[in-house]
Amino acid sequence: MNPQSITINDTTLRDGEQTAGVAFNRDEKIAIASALAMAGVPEMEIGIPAMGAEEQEIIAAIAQLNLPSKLMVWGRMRDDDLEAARSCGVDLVNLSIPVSDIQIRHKLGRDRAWILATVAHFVSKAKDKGLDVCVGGEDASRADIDFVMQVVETAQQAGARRFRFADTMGILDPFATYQRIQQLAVNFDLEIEMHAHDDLGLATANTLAAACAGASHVNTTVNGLGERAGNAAFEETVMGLHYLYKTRTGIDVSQFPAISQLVATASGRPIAPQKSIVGETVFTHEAGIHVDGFLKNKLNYQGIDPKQLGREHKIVLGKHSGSHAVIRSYEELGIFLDTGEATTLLSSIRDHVTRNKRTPNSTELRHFYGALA
Ligand SMILES: CC(=O)SCCNC(=O)CCNC(=O)[C@H](O)C(C)(C)COP(=O)(O)OP(=O)(O)OC[C@H]1O[C@@H](n2cnc3c(N)ncnc32)[C@H](O)[C@@H]1OP(=O)(O)O
Ligand SMILES: O=C(O)CCC(=O)C(=O)O
Repeated sequence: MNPQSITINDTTLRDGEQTAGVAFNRDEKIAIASALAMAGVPEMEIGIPAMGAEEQEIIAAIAQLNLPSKLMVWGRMRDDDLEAARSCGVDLVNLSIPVSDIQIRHKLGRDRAWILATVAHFVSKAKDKGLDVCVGGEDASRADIDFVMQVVETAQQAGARRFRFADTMGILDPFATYQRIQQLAVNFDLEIEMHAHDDLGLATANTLAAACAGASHVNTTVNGLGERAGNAAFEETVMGLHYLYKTRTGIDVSQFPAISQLVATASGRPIAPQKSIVGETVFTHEAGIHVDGFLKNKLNYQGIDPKQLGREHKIVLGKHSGSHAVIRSYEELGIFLDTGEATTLLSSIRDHVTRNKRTPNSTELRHFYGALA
């Protein structure tokens, strides 16, 4: 089923900041929240009030900006976490509780009955404090699905507006994700939010599967930041929804390069050149057959149109170039080659790239040409 519309809940400022070694300062958090809001991100999870006064002050400062996005904070099912969340002035609190037997027993030292009673108690309490509640089902993917259903039933009856299904350890594939989310979506009226981790490199795929299975909300992080291998990348998830399913997200993808750069700088985690959608070289073509096809008609080798991201295709010369590309690149320098010259120059280009591990610039290309005579 293609999702008609889906709500992105971006958690760059919560799970994204849980990337080992990453810590945003106040200005960076405000800049990231503002940039995401301006790009049309409808919801963001912006922090953990239980971390203390400084985090609460930053969350409250973001809330006071009155951005056009719904703001969520993360907390445990504890009175102090709930009170800290309430004090921040946000719209929505995600109250998290482990739902797998392994975490219930070996992290909390509790049993399933305690979990159900705690969910009922804290959802009602949060509602009484005027908060909208999402119940965060930590480790839901390793939990007995029948118990997850009981947790969701309890959450719904207590007045939660949403259940977050967390693949905390990133161990699902898209098929299993689809099955589990569909089971929740057809049996309950409350909103279902997918939270995927990328331990197997499947976070975006699992998030798209969840959207197709009936999830109403999905979590993302810019550049795929997040605990361990990270979360579903914001830019990949949104482009996937737009391109594959024509799903409405309300998000302006032309903002992706700037947002990605902002988060890369603030996080100290540079973007890999080949990172989907936002990497430096993802619209760059070198291979001879591709470049020849691209020059004949760019649709031969264009899936996503880079223009919608404010980006352009780029052709470079390298080890895998063919004569068409060499002739074309030299034409742009005002040098007109025959096929024999192009073939000779290709040897110099290959040698250069093999030694320097980068494509030659125009000065170097002119130098190779000068050496022909
Ligand atoms: C899967 C996820 O990403 S969940 C989000 C996790 N995020 C973070 O942990 C980042 C921010 N965390 C922090 O700043 C700190 O861990 C705090 C402020 C939340 C808590 O700090 P501390 O009180 O010093 O506890 P610490 O983190 O060492 O231990 C966690 C405690 O919370 C308990 N706990 C964990 N999850 C839950 C829950 N959902 N509901 C209730 N209690 C919980 C643990 O059992 C442990 O309690 P214990 O002391 O009784 O054994
Ligand atoms: O319980 C939740 O809200 C999900 C927390 C989380 O980040 C995870 O489980 O990976």
